[in-house]
Amino acid sequence: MNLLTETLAVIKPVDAALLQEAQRRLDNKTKPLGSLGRLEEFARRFAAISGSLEPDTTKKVIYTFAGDHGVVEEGVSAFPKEVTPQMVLNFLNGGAGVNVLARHAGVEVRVVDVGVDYDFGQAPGLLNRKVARGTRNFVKGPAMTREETVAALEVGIELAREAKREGVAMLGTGEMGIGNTTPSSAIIAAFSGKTVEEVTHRGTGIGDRALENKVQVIERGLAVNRPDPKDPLDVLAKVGGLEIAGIAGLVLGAAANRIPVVVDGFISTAGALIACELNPHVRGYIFAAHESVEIGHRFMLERVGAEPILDLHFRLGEGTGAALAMGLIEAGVKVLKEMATFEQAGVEGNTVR
Ligand SMILES: Cc1cc2ncn([C@H]3O[C@H](COP(=O)(O)O)[C@@H](O)[C@H]3O)c2cc1C
Ligand SMILES: O=C(O)c1cccnc1
Repeated sequence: MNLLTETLAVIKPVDAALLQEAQRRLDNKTKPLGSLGRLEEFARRFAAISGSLEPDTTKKVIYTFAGDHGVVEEGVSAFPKEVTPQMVLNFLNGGAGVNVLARHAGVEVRVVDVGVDYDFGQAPGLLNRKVARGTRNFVKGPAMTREETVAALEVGIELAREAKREGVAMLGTGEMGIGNTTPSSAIIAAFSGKTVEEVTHRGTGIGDRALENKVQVIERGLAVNRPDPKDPLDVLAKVGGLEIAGIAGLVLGAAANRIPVVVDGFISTAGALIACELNPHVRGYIFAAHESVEIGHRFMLERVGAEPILDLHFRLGEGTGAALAMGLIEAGVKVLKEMATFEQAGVEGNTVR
């Protein structure tokens, strides 16, 4: 059995008894029932996922997966593909958006080269897990082979497994790959049956004519490849990407190892969607960081069954939303762990039940 099959087989639904017990404890805290709203959901779910009513939240890590896309030659992005390796070096220097926000939130960022079309040599700090030097242009045939797809998924699974051994309490996803909103829109179109126009947006900021072209490119890619929505690996291989596969693997690995995973924006959610299509129990382990400006995002979130935590009009990716959402999830867990109960504080409880 390979690592992917093995991982899919061990993912269980989140423990319902622990969810209930965590909520019971929250209900005894010195506050009206439910008054901390979604923080209570975060606390309850975090506890049940990690298997502890007093979960540790110290070590928080975002994995930012980088990969290139053959479809960029069709003019789907406002930026050239050279920006992918340039931004990888920026991440390693600590100068990108995700670095700043992660530092702010007390989160570590790890950068994974799963498919950049550039030779980084021995770049210090870079996790070299290169499966291929970018995908192929999906307008001309499948973006990846099935073997490449599984290899990239297993990169993510392996990283989640190592994170568990290290004692990482919370995982986050991020990505960098010029052109990657195009495969992300193709993925949600393939599963949802929405028209390509309904799920395709401006990515890095393309204008109206380029957006029309992007829609046509995705329509052609879907027509040429005919991905089978009942076979998530087929969709991922034909119109997906290496970093999207890495993210899908990290999400699967998180679920298999009972680590809460915070999914960033549009591209990350495409990866999470693949993971959920491969095993529906994965849904219970996911926190959706924020709602992206990309118009297809809400259809992805609906399909994953996740309610985004933040709405900051973000459209950057990298893990920026995940970094900020982690702080709120941790706040929820602290309520569960640190707030006094009515009994402890000598406060009278609700008299009208
Ligand atoms: C400087 C720069 C930094 C970024 N960081 C994330 N992205 C984001 O934009 C890209 C997706 O948009 P599209 O599909 O339109 O190319 C991805 O790399 C994503 O991570 C960036 C894009 C740029 C230009
Ligand atoms: O929501 C995202 O993750 C996103 C949107 C546009 C461009 N890059 C990332």
